[in-house]
Amino acid sequence: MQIEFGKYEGAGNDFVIIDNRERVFEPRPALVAALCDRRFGIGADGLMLLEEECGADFRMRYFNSDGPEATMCGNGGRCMALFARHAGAAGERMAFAAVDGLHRAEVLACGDDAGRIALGMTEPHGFAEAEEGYFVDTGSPHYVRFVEDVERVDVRGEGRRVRNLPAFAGTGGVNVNFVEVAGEGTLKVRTYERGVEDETLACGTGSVAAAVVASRVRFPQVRSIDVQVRGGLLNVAFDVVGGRFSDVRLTGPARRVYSGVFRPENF
Ligand SMILES: N[C@@H](CCC[C@H](N)C(=O)O)C(=O)O
Repeated sequence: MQIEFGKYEGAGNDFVIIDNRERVFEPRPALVAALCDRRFGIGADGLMLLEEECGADFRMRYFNSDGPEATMCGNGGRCMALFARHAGAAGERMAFAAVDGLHRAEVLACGDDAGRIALGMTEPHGFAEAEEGYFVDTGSPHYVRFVEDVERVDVRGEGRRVRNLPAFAGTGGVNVNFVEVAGEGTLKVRTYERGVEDETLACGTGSVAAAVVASRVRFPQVRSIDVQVRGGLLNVAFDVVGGRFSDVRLTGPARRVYSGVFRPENF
């Protein structure tokens, strides 16, 4: 049997996406990992399924490149929104269910934002100081550490060490973000991603984590933060009411790289 897929990227975070409304694909972890393999497979940071959901346009299911179904992916959500538009599952504005709740998303059409995708995030929670940095859950668990020069960080080595610390065992490990303050409301971020077990070119939930932690401890007046990641520029905008973050919006580029077909029996 042939399965159609789209290969999408959002600021260099790349995904295999399958329209699974007809339940054509069974996401066995070994098959997902084989498809995401960059040498023997299609190659991606993760795989996503678009499925039916009552009361929303669709459901997004996200799997890390090592195979298992995972927590929320911000750049994945933005790519999924564009895929849903391309697949005719949604219009320019949509609401979809994911593991952490309901998300609204929009394929922006006007001005400088044309072609960018905005994704509404669930409320960041669980703020805590941890391991000379900060923990926050933005749909996925994240650790944030401020550094002087993010280019000089051994993201792979130090990221892997922190990701596996016993302090984060309760959430099944953590994604690790190294954050340089480049100016008032501007950050440079590099992320070690759990489930990819390496640095990726961008992480959406990680950028949101960096932005909300920076808002709390560095620039409390700012409500829109630009986040420069290796694969592009993201923006995180939000409101703060009574110390809680609301209307958190992650905006950035996303595009279809190509479409193709594969046969599961070949993997
Ligand atoms: N790339 C993602 C985060 C994906 C989830 C992460 N690897 C985890 O296991 O928590 C993003 O853009 O948010």
